[in-house]
Amino acid sequence: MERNLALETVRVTEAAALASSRLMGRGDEKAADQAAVNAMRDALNGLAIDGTVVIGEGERDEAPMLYIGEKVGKGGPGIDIALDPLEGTTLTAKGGPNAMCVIAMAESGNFLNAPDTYMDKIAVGAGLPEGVVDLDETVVNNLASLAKAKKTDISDLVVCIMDRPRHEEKIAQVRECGARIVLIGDGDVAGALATSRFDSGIDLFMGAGGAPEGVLAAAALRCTGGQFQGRLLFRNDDEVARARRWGIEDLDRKYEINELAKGDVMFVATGVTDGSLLRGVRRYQGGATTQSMVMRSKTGTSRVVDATHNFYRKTWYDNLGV
Ligand SMILES: O=P(O)(O)OC[C@H]1O[C@](O)(COP(=O)(O)O)[C@@H](O)[C@@H]1O
Repeated sequence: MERNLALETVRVTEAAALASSRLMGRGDEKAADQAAVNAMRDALNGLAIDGTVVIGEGERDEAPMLYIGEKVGKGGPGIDIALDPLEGTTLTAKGGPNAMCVIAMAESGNFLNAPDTYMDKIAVGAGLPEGVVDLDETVVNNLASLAKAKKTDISDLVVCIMDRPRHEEKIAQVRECGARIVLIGDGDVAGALATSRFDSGIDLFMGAGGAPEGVLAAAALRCTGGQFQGRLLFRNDDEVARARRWGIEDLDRKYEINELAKGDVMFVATGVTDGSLLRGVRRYQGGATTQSMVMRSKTGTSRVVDATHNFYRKTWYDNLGV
């Protein structure tokens, strides 16, 4: 993959963030998502790649744009793309924290073709012994092992979990062990990635969220050197059939990070609303500022890109709905 590609791709997530930011707090999730999708697709088609969306807005019959299998780009190397045009549609509609526009890229065949089901996930940041936590371990064992590795007490640890009824038992177990918790309303890519940020205050992420978001989080943690495991969860026969359509035979398989996102992976995200990882879009007359992160697994380089956009000069932005 071209090393410049990640830096080119930041234009794509910037465009999506600028477009959806117009709808922040407007209470319309669908419109915010659609704005991000339109802008992301247009901008993706300007990249010199022969891109295929492998994690996208859904299957072709349910997603008119950026559907799984859609070809994007104006020609170039064959690249698989995992994307979430707006990770946190509800967050954006409510003006809540951590909404962002996300893309990961790898050479063809390197992302798990995750169906649109749930995934049980566990993640920690870089610099810890391999296997320090494990999806199949109990909450108490994982916390004890992590505390030991970090040379701290369990009561010092902070666990990020999505605030959902399905996590009641997990939350109770964490509390019983004496660890602290940050409950998030949405946006578990940011939740998992926060484990890799020293200043985020998050030591461990666990719980079930979207499987496509699991692949995106794995791609991000491949870049940071963090650890991630996931297992698909199925609620009904239709979801099982979906998984089988994507060639998934072993439904109970625990996926290691390298099985979710392998090879040379790039991860790019632009903040829509303010969050622990990125500042959200600031709009003013004739322009806006954005903040993005650009990371690559091969080199481990992580960049923060602060951009000022001049809408008077970038007149093509009009067509993107920015
Ligand atoms: O809301 P649910 O059904 O618990 O799903 C959890 C998933 O939804 C999200 O919170 C937000 O997803 P959207 O980007 O589709 O709004 C994800 O981060 C998470 O993986």
